[in-house]
Amino acid sequence: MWKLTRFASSSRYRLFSTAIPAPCMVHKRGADILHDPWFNKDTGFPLTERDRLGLRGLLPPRIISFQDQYDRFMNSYRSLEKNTHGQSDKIISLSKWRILNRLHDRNETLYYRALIDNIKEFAPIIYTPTVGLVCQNYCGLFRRPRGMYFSAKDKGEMMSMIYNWPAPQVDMIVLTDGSRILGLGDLGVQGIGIPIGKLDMYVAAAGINPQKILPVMLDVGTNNQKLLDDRLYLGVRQPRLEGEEYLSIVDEFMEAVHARWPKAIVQFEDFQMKWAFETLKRYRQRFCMFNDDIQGTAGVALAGLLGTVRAQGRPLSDFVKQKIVIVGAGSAGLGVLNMAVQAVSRMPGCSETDAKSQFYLIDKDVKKVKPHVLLGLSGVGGVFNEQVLKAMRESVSTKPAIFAMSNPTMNAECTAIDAFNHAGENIVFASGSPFENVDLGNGRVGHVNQANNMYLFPGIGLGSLLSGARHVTDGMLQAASECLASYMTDEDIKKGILYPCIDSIRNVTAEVGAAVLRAAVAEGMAEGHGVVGSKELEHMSKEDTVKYVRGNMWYPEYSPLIHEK
Ligand SMILES: NC(=O)c1ccc[n+]([C@@H]2O[C@H](COP(=O)([O-])OP(=O)(O)OC[C@H]3O[C@@H](n4cnc5c(N)ncnc54)[C@H](O)[C@@H]3O)[C@@H](O)[C@H]2O)c1
Ligand SMILES: O=C(O)C[C@H](O)C(=O)O
Ligand SMILES: [Mg+2]
Repeated sequence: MWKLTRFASSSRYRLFSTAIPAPCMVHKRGADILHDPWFNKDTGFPLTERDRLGLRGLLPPRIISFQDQYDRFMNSYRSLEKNTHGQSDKIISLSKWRILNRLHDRNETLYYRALIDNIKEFAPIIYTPTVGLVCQNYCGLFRRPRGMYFSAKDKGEMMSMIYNWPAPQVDMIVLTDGSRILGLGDLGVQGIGIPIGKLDMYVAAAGINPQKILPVMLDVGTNNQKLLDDRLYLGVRQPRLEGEEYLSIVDEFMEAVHARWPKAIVQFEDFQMKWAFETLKRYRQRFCMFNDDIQGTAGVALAGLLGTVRAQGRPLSDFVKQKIVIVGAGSAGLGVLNMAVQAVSRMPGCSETDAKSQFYLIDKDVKKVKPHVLLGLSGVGGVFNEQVLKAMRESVSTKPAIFAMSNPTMNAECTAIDAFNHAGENIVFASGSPFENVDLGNGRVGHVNQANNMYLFPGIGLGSLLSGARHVTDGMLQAASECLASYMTDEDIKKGILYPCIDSIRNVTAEVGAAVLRAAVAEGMAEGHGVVGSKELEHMSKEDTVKYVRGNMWYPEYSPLIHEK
């Protein structure tokens, strides 16, 4: 375990590795510990701990090492893969989700270790695209609650309800009202799967301690008639609240959170467009919050757009000469447009008007524009059809770029195979949900990038948290995007690799987190976190900041448990 220690005589910090993890206080004993996934170690409790915590006799006598527990879980996972071979993708994905979810519900330390070590394989299950399927089938899959539910019926009660959450400290909250879940529309209370999946990524990528995360569903009703008619639907059976009634619920929730955990960061996720923009405007200066679909996505897309300039062998200053068609003028599409325009207008000799003239929104004829980049955030599967993709052969770019960013997989504007087949083999391709690389024959590979906001939101949250900033500023978001853009080497970019492999997401997040923290310091926003004050943050070099961020990332291993009344 990595610990950050302060030198007694100075304000410098150093990192060192300790063989024994720091102890963890637990206020429970006996069977209550076995039933609490935060503390449970299953058969891994050492004898001394079994005695200390009143566990003796409640477990079979043999003590199994963490490694053996891990191997046993991975073996059952592999057998499940074998046993479901040949079944439909839906059945396979849901079975995988179930086995992971059971572990999540039982033993979080083991679950997060398995997730971190197998992130490439497990992210598509706990996150996009399977999480979409899970949300669609949530009422049937529901076994145990996770996170908190605030509904239209809780008006006036939220300030006390927030104290029902068992953890004393919460650092990261992901909040949805379920109104626009991926490209699947209004899923009402079933959308809770999204905050859960996003927060799993916070733990895996940003090392936020799972005891300090809180997924939240604001259930203000649903306009999805199928759900309203379903007798097993678990949410409030009424049409969505609108106008002031809606806003008063969100206001009350935000005040309640702020009252209990003033420093918690709230990520708004999968709100329909009108509320996504309205709540961002309403809360940005009052709370430490951001909207991932508008701001996180914009940063990831901008990093990819800058990558496409480099992929053509051009200098970044040529970004202003790129013609970019954005299909889908919703939360995400408009977020990308705004951030890209801001980035261009910061370039020497460029104005906002120059910047705006390079972008085309959906209603333009793609064929006439001959764009360098075709970027989809429409939520409409297959909208980049054969004709549209073939038109990209007319692009003036030497490396036309196609970003089919809508999720989940069936909502992607096109598949990777179709893109390479119809638009040509010299394209660069990115999608929001993962696709396999494409075999172009003769040993050549069409690289598939995953342009997903998962590369930024964990670092935005972590950097904001450790900076102790009161708000998430545009400067902090820009720093995140620039950090991601510069992460890739020229060699990778030339091969059409615009984003890092998900295997390195923890490293990417540490770098992004440090960039966000430094931007907060530069803007005078950083107030410090825990024992590390603003002055100490100001004196950290870039390298020290990255080390500091890494030193604060939780890593799953069993800590000695100490009982405290
Ligand atoms: N890859 C990522 O990181 C990422 C991030 C955010 C959103 N998304 C995905 O992007 C999609 C849109 O998200 P959003 O929050 O912007 O939703 P949104 O509902 O706010 O916006 C979608 C927009 O697309 C427009 N549209 C619908 N049909 C169209 C068509 N045929 N042609 C052109 N435009 C059309 C709609 O009118 C709407 O304005 C979703 O599928 C979401 O999952 C992906
Ligand atoms: O959830 C994702 O995978 C990305 C994004 O936030 C979305 O809404 O599609
Ligand atoms: Mg989203």
